[in-house]
Amino acid sequence: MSHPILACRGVAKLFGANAGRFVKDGRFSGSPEELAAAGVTAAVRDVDLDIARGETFVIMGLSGSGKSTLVRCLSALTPPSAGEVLFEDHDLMKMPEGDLIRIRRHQMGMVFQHFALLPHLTVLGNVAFPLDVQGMPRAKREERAHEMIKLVGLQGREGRFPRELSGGQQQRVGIARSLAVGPDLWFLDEPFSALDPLIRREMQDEVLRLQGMLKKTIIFITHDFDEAVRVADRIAIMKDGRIEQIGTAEELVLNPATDYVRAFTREAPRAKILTARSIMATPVDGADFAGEIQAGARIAAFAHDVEASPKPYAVVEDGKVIGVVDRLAMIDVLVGRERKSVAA
Ligand SMILES: Nc1ncnc2c1ncn2[C@@H]1O[C@H](COP(=O)(O)OP(=O)(O)OP(=O)(O)O)[C@@H](O)[C@H]1O
Repeated sequence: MSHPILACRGVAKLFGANAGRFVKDGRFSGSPEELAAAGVTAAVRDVDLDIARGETFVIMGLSGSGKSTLVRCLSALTPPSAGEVLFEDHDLMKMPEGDLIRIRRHQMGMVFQHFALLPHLTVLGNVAFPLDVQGMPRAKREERAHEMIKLVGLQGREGRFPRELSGGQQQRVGIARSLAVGPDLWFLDEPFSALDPLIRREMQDEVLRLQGMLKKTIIFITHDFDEAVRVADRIAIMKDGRIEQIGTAEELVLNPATDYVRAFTREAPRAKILTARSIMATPVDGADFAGEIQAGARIAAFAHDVEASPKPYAVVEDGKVIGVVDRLAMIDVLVGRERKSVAA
């Protein structure tokens, strides 16, 4: 990967009066039994990760697995009990308080599940608020807030109060506010969980659109694998405070590192995740093809054509045929059957 913008080394976050007992020289150690006996919760433990600049990194896991706590450590809202959080190679915990505040105010933006808008401020006031905190003069901050409001499609509603907006519109305000400071790191903590499915999809498209324009580094928490698949470059799956595996959706589905990841990804929408490369068989010399499919194309994009064709399709990469997919391969994928002849 290119040089990470954000990294964690051995990060742990413990809660409980006796938490200090389990940290020595900045390192955490303790078995689940010892922690339980001491009444300590290890909300996050032994987390190592690297997030590349411009990446959309999704953190998934069941309720209580430690996602929010990890993100609070990554965004310097809470200090880890052990380990390092490195922002552009600088340990957040070792930097002077003033630098940390400056990074939080100028380089990080956050969107929360319940919008966290200020009810007594208008849309304009809410979006301009973080700029006010930065000390930006009124005219300048309002100009910037107007730009952000336009960016998320809420122009004309600047004077409304949050209670006068729908859930989706309120979250657009949350998004505009989080982007107002022009952050390098954009944290979204279950941003669409409170919205109904149609609006949720619309908002996912909105994040993809904004990401296409702004190229932020995104750290996105969700419970929903479909949502993760739509937005993520890579996904980290958490269980009991640890990261079980980090990979693309395709890597997690094809090569789950643990039984937990296998179970977690069992219901994943395979046709939207797997590519032609991962289901193709070895081509036979002189085969007659119905057409060509790019190796990186997702199954959902070509399934219809392949299913309707009696002839197989060639899988191509850089103009060369590297494999073949046929009707049977489609059926195997959709029922989750593994094929012996699948190319590595
Ligand atoms: N301030 C706290 N004091 C004590 N325990 C805490 C605190 N915050 C979190 N925990 C515990 O740490 C564990 C991880 O919580 P966390 O909120 O990070 O999980 P999560 O995966 O984000 O859950 P959810 O999806 O429900 O938001 C849980 O067991 C939780 O009870």
